[in-house]
Amino acid sequence: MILRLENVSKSFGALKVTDGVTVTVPRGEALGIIGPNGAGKSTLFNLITGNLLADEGRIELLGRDVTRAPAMDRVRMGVGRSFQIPQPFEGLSVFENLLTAAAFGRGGREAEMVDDCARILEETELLRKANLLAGSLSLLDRKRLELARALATGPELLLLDEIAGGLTEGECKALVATIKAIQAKGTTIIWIEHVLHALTSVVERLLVLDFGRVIGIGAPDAIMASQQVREIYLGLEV
Ligand SMILES: Nc1ncnc2c1ncn2[C@@H]1O[C@H](COP(=O)(O)OP(=O)(O)OP(=O)(O)O)[C@@H](O)[C@H]1O
Repeated sequence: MILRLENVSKSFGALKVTDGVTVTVPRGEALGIIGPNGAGKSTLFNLITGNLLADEGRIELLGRDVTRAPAMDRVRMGVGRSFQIPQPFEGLSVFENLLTAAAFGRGGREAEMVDDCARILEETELLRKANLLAGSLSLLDRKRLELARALATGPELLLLDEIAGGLTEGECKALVATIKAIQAKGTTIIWIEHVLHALTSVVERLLVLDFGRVIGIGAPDAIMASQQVREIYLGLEV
């Protein structure tokens, strides 16, 4: 088990955005999270990363209680994250962006970090673009860089927040192949995504959030066939 959330809740004022969420994520799994806009998906990520602290409940990471641990500790323990809107340092090269993330995430000896960054550029198919300015990249490459920056912190648990949004079908396929390869190397992945065909081609389980509550978790086929999920998430009359 890499991550366990037990009865985790979070409110903003009177609005309960995370409501008694309990889930266990085994090491190596790819778990997808879906739910309508405002269901509390990004907030759940913020609670896992420590960018927000839970009001109630317990969060365990790699067997350690991190419920009150600051974000930096959790990065050092191996939680990496990509953001919905990539915000690289536009005036730095792709490689410099990665080195910055690596230094922030784990620190370590410079030669080692440089080697790691070169390997990650290869994994994310950015090697030939290493010296380009981040601000000059296409949308697909900005997404790849966002992924690479998350990998540069050395995560065992990788959180992806809507990384496939806005891509063409072909670009989406290419990104999915990269994500599959990352999982195949043993990284645990939790992926929030509205592009369902991309998500279901990777994840082993889907978790459905609605009003901050888990309303379903299981194999993607079973979840997508569920009447409750179709009504709530897809807005379908069934
Ligand atoms: N810092 C905050 N302060 C107050 N309200 C917030 C804060 N962050 C999020 N919210 C509210 O909490 C609710 C859940 O937001 P969240 O971003 O977690 O949803 P989401 O499922 O990720 O949505 P989307 O699919 O649109 O990204 C929304 O109503 C949002 O307006």
